[in-house]
Amino acid sequence: MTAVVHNHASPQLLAEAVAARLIVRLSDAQAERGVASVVLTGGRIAAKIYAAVRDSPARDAVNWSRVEFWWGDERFLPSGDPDRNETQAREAFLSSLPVDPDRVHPMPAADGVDAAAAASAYADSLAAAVFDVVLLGVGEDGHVASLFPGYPALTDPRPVADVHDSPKPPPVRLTLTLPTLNTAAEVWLLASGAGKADAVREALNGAASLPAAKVHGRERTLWLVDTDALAPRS
Ligand SMILES: O=C1O[C@H](COP(=O)(O)O)[C@@H](O)[C@H](O)[C@H]1O
Repeated sequence: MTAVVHNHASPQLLAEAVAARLIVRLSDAQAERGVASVVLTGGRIAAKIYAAVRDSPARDAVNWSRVEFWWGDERFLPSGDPDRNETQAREAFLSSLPVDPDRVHPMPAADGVDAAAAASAYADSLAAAVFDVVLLGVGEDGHVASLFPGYPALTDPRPVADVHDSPKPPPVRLTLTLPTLNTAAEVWLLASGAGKADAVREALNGAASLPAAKVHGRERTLWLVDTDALAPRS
């Protein structure tokens, strides 16, 4: 199935448009199944999107107590560390929404457990999960979640992998793997800024080695980008 690209004039417009889409997607899923499920990402555009959801006048179209929140990857740091994707999402929007704490499923923190055991524990917790939508920030090198080009996690058959010597700090991370991400009904790839333009262009041209080119929703794959991220090579 071909991916569809939606270009937006600015990072703020991108964030507001993705927030609006997410509200509608979660509301639709709740109308169909009674519950909705989203996989969150980290990164700069994600933080803007979460703030836009929090500030949206339409946000109460979603019953937030019936949304399952998962994470696509995590920086393996102690609980509460400001660099954890969980901390970012909680501060940007989860703490402002009437979520059910039992439906918020952060990846384990580096609180005395090793990364491989943490990956295995998260795999157990999501074994029965259904994902309506997976959000994935795209990195400058074309990584998504913590699947970096050329790294073993990219071909790891486990549902969740521990990543070591990450090219982007911190060095230890946890990530959903391709077999898990690609179970989602919809995958939304998010890219903002000129630094992402090479990765976006190469992924859309099907560069086989790029993680961002390897994720696909079962029903729909969207690239939600801004103009700078879609710019042709100068
Ligand atoms: O480290 C990470 O980075 C990417 C992208 O971040 P950005 O700031 O360049 O948008 C993110 O998708 C991933 O979840 C995160 O762990």
